[in-house]
Amino acid sequence: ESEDVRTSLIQFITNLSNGTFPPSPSSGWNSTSDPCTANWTGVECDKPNSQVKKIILDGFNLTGNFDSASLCSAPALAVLSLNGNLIAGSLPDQIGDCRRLTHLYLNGNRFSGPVPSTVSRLNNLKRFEISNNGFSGQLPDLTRVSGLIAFVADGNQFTGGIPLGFDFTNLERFNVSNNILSGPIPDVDGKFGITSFSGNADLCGPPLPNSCPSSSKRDKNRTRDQILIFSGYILLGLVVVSFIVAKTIRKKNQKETSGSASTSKSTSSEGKSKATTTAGNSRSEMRSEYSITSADSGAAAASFEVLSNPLVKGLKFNDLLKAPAELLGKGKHGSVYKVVLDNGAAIAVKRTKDWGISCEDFSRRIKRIDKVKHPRVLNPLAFYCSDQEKLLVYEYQPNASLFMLLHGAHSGQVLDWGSRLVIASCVAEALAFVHRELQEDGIAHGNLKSTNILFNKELEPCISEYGLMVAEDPDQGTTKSGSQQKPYSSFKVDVYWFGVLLLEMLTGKLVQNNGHDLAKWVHSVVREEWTVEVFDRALTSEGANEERMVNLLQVALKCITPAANERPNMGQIAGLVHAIREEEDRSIIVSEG
Ligand SMILES: Nc1ncnc2c1ncn2[C@@H]1O[C@H](COP(=O)(O)OP(=O)(O)OP(=O)(O)O)[C@@H](O)[C@H]1O
Repeated sequence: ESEDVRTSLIQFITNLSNGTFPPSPSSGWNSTSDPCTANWTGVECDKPNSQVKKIILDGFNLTGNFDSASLCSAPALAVLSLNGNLIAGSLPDQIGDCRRLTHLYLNGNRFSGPVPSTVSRLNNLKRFEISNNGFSGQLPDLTRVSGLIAFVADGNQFTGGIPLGFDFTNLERFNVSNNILSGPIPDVDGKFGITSFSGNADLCGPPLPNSCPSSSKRDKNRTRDQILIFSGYILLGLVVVSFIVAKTIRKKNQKETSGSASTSKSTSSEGKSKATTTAGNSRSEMRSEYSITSADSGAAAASFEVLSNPLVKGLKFNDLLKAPAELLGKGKHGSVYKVVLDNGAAIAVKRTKDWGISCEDFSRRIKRIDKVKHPRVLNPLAFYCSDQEKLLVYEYQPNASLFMLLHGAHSGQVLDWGSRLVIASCVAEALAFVHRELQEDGIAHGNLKSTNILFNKELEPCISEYGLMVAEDPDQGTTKSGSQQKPYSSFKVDVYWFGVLLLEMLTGKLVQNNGHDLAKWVHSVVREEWTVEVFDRALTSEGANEERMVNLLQVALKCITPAANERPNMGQIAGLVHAIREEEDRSIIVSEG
């Protein structure tokens, strides 16, 4: 360890022990020795980098204050366990700087005051245990910590409700019993029983025996009020909007009659509107992309076909025209706009282009896709199809795409190895599930790439735009028409692109030329036996486990095998990636024990 880190750790323990630690000179913990080579009591290091990875000092009668600033200067610290001591005072804000922490155990101490909101920055955290202390205030908001598997905070003084954002699907342990919590218990999907919530007089709803009758009455009243207010808004909105739309259409018609012949022609069909683009007429303005054309102006009042999610019930073309829209990006196959509707809902509208599919087939395909539900796959909320337009509406995802996290300057954060592995395994599992469900229909994703992996409110990765394209196999030539495809091929094309996605995450490099350049470069480096050179510098410098990175690279190489029928299927790949992720989790837990 560096001298700075050694000095900081000594400072940390001095504050914590008021001079009573180390218990004997042979315990280490002095500035003249190295924590990794001199075996400081309770300290473990990661071998290749000789950096402090774990500090486990359970039951040492530590009595002082917790100095997070000194502690968090150990850059590789992943596990901190101080159970069963006498540590008092607050948990300082700087705990949020221990970014590599995966396990934080502070059970059975005398901590008091609120848990600082900065713990939400510990997005590698898997286990957070703080039971039997005097913590008060609200429970911490850990919605951004998507890999959390244990949250144990029983026997404190927490007040308020249980945050709705807790992702109970991943949690294996959850206990907030014996606090002062109130309000309804979120849906825990039958995973946690009474003992996780008991001893909070004002908590209600399942699994506790006391139901929440008064709140449901309040909710009913609130809903009725909301409906009344909402109807008022709609009425007012309709009057204003009809006025604006009528004015806009009149203006547009006037413009078109006085404008050039090419402009009016361009609005009559997809093909012709393309001609206008090449003629230099600016069609790239936000709404002109999906504005009702004069030829299709009857559609202004037309409704979108709303699918099973009712979020955009009753959506009309007019709603899009009048709402503020922002171009999110233009891809090879269309453009995407963010639109905020009158009711405040943010949606993403995808306009596909050059897709020679009839409205009947389009509708059948989208409705079939909508029947398959997976929490990591975004289904369209609604669609619209006319001769001029094919539009799909999705819920807007606020937390950027995988592409942005890997290559953009997104909040200056580097996506660490643990997060990349979680993303890889979530995407693989979701894709395997949908492939299985839609095998018979022959509907694959068709355009899998990092811009189509979006992060939802809970920062979980979700696959977007499933089935909007008919897959092209970069190694087999184009297979545009569904009828010409062999039954397996479109799914095996997804497998190829999943492999490219893995390469992008492992190398941190951009995908160009159908992934060929990246694949070629990776192959050449591996052939020369410089495999480690392949990996993203950010991963090697954080000390990511090389063996597991190589294992994931092997999976990627299997996926991009040129012969489509030699590629494994997504189910097999999901199994391989999951095993690597489990090994990673185990390595942390085992070495901690
Ligand atoms: N539901 C959504 N919420 C937030 N951003 C989205 C949503 N859907 C798409 N985007 C973003 O909009 C941008 C444009 O998407 P688009 O799908 O048009 O581009 P692409 O994926 O690069 O190309 P392609 O045309 O091949 O799909 C991308 O950056 C994408 O991440």
